[in-house]
Amino acid sequence: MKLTFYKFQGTGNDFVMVDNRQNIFDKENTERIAFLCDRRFGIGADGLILLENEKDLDFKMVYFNSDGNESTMCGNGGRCLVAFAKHLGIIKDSASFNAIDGLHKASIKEGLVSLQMKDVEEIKEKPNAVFLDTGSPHHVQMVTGLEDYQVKKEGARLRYGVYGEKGSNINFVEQIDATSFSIRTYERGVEDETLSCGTGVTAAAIAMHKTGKTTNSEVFIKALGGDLNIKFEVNNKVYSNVFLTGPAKFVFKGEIDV
Ligand SMILES: N[C@@H](CCC[C@H](N)C(=O)O)C(=O)O
Repeated sequence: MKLTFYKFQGTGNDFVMVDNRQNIFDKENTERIAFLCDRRFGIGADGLILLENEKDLDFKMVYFNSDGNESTMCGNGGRCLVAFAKHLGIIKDSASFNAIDGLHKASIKEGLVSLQMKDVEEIKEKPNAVFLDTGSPHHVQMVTGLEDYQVKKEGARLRYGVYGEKGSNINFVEQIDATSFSIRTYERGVEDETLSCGTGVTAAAIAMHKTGKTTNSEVFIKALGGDLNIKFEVNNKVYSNVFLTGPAKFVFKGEIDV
């Protein structure tokens, strides 16, 4: 059988997109999903996303990591899915969709997608890190010398050593100025560093605010694959109206034998 797919990327976090409104895709076939994401034998991507029908909403997002397993929320994937829905003519300039962590609202203008992320209430401050869930679990740690940091080695050590079977995504952050930070992320389920992670960037912005590294409610984050912007409100220690904004681009469309 031939599968029609679309490739999108958001600040270098890349995804295979499949229009699954007709239920054509076998979600149980973990090996096949991993094959489609494989950079040598398949299409190549950090994850695969299905666009599905959802009652009373524009669509539903189903996300799989490149290891073939369904996982928690993907911020860059959500932004790319909004661009994909626009590409397919399902939406115009705004969208409401369901993902594994609930309802998301988004807008798209001139290739920039702004995605509302879930509210964040529980933030664990550790001796040299912060742990929080922005739709996916994130460990955020300040480092110096981020450019030369051993992200894969340290990320894997923390992901398996500290967070056990379930694991966590691991973010290393360095401050640039009062409102900007650089980030590098080790992603669970990819088991490697990716060029950007939307829920990670969101977690880093909130962690930097929570720990007083910035007092701004708009934070600018530089990932290896591009720049993202996070805005939020804080009331009674709850971070709400969290918006992740950045580019999301169509790369190519193709067909593959599955
Ligand atoms: N790249 C994503 C995060 C995807 C989920 C993550 N790998 C996990 O399994 O926790 C993003 O942009 O948020």
